[in-house]
Amino acid sequence: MSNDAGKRNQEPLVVRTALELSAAIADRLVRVAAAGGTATLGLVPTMGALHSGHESLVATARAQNDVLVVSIFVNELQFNDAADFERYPRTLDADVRILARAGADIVFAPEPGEVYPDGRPLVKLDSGALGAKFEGASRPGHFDGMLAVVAKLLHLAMPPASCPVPARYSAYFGQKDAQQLVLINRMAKDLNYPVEICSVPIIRTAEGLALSSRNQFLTPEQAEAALVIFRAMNMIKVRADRHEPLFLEDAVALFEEEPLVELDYFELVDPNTLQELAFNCRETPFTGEGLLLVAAKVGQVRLIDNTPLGY
Ligand SMILES: Nc1ncnc2c1ncn2[C@@H]1O[C@H](COP(=O)(O)OP(=O)(O)OP(=O)(O)O)[C@@H](O)[C@H]1O
Ligand SMILES: CC(C)(CO)[C@@H](O)C(=O)[O-]
Ligand code: BAL
Repeated sequence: MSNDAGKRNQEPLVVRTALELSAAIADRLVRVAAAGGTATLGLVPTMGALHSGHESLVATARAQNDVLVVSIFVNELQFNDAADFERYPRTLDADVRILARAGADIVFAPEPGEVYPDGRPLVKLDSGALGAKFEGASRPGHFDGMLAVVAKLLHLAMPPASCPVPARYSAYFGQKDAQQLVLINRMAKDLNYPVEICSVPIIRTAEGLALSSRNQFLTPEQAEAALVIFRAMNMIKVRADRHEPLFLEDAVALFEEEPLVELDYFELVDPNTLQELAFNCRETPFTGEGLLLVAAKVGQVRLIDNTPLGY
């Protein structure tokens, strides 16, 4: 990254088309190169309705790159529930104000026709067996649709081949969406994308609820009840830190005391593959590394969370 990391606290340039995006990126990279050094480009894909979790991604990407692009696109293809898509919060003006403060250079906010010019793609990406479990089991097609748009966004924001500057390209995703992150990493490798996939830790409320754009649909009572997710994960984390047997069913039992929260899964998996760890959690003391994955429904809102064990 060069010393002249670009100007901060300015309105980002909001672009709507792929051509505008490509031209804006080339323009910024050339300006960085003129100031000396190689150039780095960061992309933060989002669906908007930005909160402090997104701001953390943007701050990390800002600190590591000369040129920062944030995309805002509510991708219908990854919604298996039409009502969920319709009510997904859309707050572009407020998002752009947040991104101006956060120092984004370019906001890419395309219309659906720009991303999917011929409607639903004929040529599809398949998220395979991993895409069919956990979130994929409850949201059929979700991960295929997510990969479709991420593949396009990574492609559309790639440093243009015509750009005279060698540029390092990185894209940033939150660890909150752990399964998404594993699938995106795998896709980038499978398709030889020249991009580094970077992950950013989960941001929570002071009480422990992972921030999510859909949290705004929770009533105060539901938000309070949802804290059982954090309590349950912590119960297991404490046992893991002490290398005790985990007794995962004790954590699952906590959910039975919260009628507003319907647990979907509470699973200990390998952090890299998300394969379930096979061991007797009542007898075997926990050693090694694992990732605890949780999903629960609170009213109409599906919440996901996770925490690493053994690090
Ligand atoms: N609490 C959080 N901490 C860190 N990263 C987050 C958090 N919430 C979302 N992200 C990341 O921000 C990026 C954009 O996510 P997205 O726009 O879907 O927001 P979201 O809050 O996850 O919305 P929702 O969960 O309602 O879909 C993703 O990479 C996601 O993992
Ligand atoms: C990566 C993403 C922006 C693709 O639409 C979305 O799945 C999200 O916000 O996590
Ligand atoms: N952050 C996950 C996007 C989705 O729920 O579709």
